[in-house]
Amino acid sequence: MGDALRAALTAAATAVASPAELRKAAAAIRDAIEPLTEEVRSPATLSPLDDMGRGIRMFNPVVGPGNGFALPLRFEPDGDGVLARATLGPVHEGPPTFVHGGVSALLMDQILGQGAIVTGRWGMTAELTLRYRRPVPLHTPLLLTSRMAGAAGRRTTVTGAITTEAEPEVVLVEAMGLFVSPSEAKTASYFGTVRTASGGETDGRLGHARQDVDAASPALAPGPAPAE
Ligand SMILES: CCCCCCCC(=O)SCCNC(=O)CCNC(=O)[C@H](O)C(C)(C)COP(=O)(O)OP(=O)(O)OC[C@H]1O[C@@H](n2cnc3c(N)ncnc32)[C@H](O)[C@@H]1OP(=O)(O)O
Repeated sequence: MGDALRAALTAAATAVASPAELRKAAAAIRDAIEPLTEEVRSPATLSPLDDMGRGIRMFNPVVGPGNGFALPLRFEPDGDGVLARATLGPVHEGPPTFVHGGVSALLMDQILGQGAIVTGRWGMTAELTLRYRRPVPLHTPLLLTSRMAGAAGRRTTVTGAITTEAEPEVVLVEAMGLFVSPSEAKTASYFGTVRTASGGETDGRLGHARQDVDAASPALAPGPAPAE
């Protein structure tokens, strides 16, 4: 379904079609999703395809295979850090032919967070700083990298960059993220009501153990069982 949604978004952004053709496609899309809206999960109930302990978030906008906006990004170990390869298209466009700056921030937030997770740490983004040195081209294989730069108490600092695969020495975007593991009180107030699809409790942490580096990427993890 995620693949179909991605194809639909790309088609919508690139189609050279008449208003009548667009209206026909829109009606078909509405018809297709109508049965899916009859019974939906509550906001505090995870999808049955999610597995927080293994870092699997099926509808995350960066790594979720089921989210039509997500590439989805897939992480690979990179020394003591993490890397991801991505080629962005018209759905992620900001200035014509270049990636939207907010999309770069979105991707870097996720991969910086992952850079903390692979060291066995976890936190919510408390600060995200980006320096846009050169525009990031669309339709071009990119490398996104991150690595923990420091840790103190509940704080983890992670740095990273976006480059092209062809010229990895030329930094297009550099990023720094501060991830703070919430206090127990905050964790309870944020995630205390969240339940798994089967009614189990979850504390909001994502794939927090170092050995979860593979599992934290849906691409590298054994796929979740299809929903009945
Ligand atoms: C693969 C997974 C990747 C995930 C990537 C995506 C991650 C996200 O999108 S998370 C969502 C966006 N972020 C948020 O919503 C977070 C909102 N902020 C908060 O909820 C809180 O401020 C939170 C949880 C960060 C910290 O709250 P709390 O637990 O009360 O921390 P608090 O006691 O105030 O501070 C703990 C330490 O962090 C420091 N700190 C907290 N916030 C900041 C900040 N913004 N800047 C600098 N330092 C900070 C404090 O100074 C303190 O330091 P020390 O221990 O040395 O005294």
